[in-house]
Amino acid sequence: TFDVTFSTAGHDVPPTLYGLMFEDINHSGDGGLYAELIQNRAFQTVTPGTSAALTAWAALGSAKISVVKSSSPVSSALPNALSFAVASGTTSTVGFTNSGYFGIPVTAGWTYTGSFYYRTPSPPATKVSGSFTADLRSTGGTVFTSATVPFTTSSTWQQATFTFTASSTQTSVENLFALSVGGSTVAGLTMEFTLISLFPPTFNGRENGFRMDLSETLLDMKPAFFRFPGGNNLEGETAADRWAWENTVGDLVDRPGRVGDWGYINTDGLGLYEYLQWIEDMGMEPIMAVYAGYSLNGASVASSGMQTYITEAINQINFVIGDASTNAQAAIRASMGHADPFTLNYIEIGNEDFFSPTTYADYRWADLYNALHAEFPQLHYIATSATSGNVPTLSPTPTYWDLHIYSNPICLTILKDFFINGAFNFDILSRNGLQFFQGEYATTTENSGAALTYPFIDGSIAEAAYMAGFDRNSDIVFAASYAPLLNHVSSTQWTPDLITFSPNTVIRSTSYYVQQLYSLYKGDFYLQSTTNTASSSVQWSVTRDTSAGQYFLKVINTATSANTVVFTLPFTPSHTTGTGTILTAPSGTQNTPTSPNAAVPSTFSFTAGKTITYNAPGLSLSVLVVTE
Ligand SMILES: O=S(=O)(O)O[C@H]1C[C@H](O)[C@@H](O)[C@@H]1CO
Repeated sequence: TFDVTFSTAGHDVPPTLYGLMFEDINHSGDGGLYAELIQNRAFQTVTPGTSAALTAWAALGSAKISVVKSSSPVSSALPNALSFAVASGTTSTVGFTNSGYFGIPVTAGWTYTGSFYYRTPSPPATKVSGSFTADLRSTGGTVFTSATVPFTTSSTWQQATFTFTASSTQTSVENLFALSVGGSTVAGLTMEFTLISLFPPTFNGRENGFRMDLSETLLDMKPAFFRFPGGNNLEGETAADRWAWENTVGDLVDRPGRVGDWGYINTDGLGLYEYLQWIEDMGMEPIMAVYAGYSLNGASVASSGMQTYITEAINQINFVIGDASTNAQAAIRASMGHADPFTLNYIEIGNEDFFSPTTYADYRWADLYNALHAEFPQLHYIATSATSGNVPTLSPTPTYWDLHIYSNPICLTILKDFFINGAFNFDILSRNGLQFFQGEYATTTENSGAALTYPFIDGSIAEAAYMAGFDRNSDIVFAASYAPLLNHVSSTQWTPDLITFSPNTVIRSTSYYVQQLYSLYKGDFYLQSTTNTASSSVQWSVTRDTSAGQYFLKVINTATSANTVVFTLPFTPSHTTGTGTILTAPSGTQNTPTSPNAAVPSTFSFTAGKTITYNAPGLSLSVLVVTE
């Protein structure tokens, strides 16, 4: 039995404590949160004439399709186009299809919004007019919904728009978007197409917006912040490939896209404006990273070359919070629909710069910090480090640090960082003004070292033990987020992830529920109590929602057998029945596509008094809510 008593001491819990870490990894952006359904919609960064250039596209009927460098590109950002050639004398239906991001969802009642640019490089002397049919169909050819899109041949680019509404829901996502036309209408013609786009309804109905079910899944966590755009995907393989904010704003036709750092092309249709608008719609605040001169090939920008990136960072921040009436970057924001500044308090300078400690310490941190702090003294600047307790020496001295740890449930022997034991990593740190952001953490292997494809209950409850340390030390831990956040089941580079999705399903992992329970029951004040030894299998945390007069008694049992905790509260609750929520499952349990709800939280009632005795099942996180 563990006896928990309280002193009168305690401290505020920062409202920023629990949030989300995001980067476009595992198609979590393109093909995930970003709601565009057409993969390779503008043939960005592909090499014309190669089969890879046609990723996700296929011809319909006897038409010949290929990706070409257009002789008259739709914009300087989008030089490529799909060439669609129809032989003279053709009479049968011709066209082309797109298979989406590993499938396309067909959902009853959804009105889809489509558009594409088209032109006829060498139009016939007599203009040809006709109609395309845009439709959603199964790979077997069953058409679920369609729209007629009139066209007239023209050597200049035209943009067509259309909508169609699905009347049935298909459980299979083996569906295609198709553009087709009667062969006789276009026989002998060659046409070009690009920026072929199809959107489902989006979260908050935003144009060029986010997928609804994934947004709702994240909203159910009530996350406080959103760290973006990376992580590795901020850095580029080289400086030229970095995430550069300016290439991600403005009209879609002006966004070139880039080769992302996780093996696929980023359209940058999910750009800085879309991130910020969605973060605002979701009730979060950004933790926005700026490129800091280090890229994943290991090279650092020379000191003499830093000004370009300092200017870029200043402009990026001005896009977010500048005055649109006086600042050019802020004026772009206003022209996109948000005249007022967005909320912004935190800037992270780089990502995991412990891979390039010398240049970060010698000049990259100072150059950016000094310039940004001078321009925006009200913002907080986060330095990157490896693990708590051994932050490098930087000048000027950072106040805020981002720490990352990927570990097995018990410990990560190399870095001496521990999950179950590591919950006390922050207890031992001196309170010298430093504030920590556990920007990335996850149990990534079993204790045996076996890799995880999905989180498992043993690791998730170990994370819960570690998170009790965040609550207890939230006087110096201001933010924490699991990573990575999302993975597309059909295109994943990193496992495990918090949430796995397909084009029409979302799976909440056991770790998702741990993150959700800590975030929902964060409270605003931590009550100091007797603590445990670091290696104990039972941890706890008690926080309070002061305005609601509610206390959240979190109990974490990382052992496989039950343990009893006896709380002696510093008050006698008037409500003698409390409601608890528990996540528990047998060792090894995972929520997967075949067993999505193997472990989900359940609620229970308990008797609330000055003394509360709670028998915590093995491998469990429980939150007992006591009302004064
Ligand atoms: O290869 S790693 O450095 O471990 O990559 C990790 C750390 C990096 O910030 C993030 O992008 C990635 C997975 O979340």
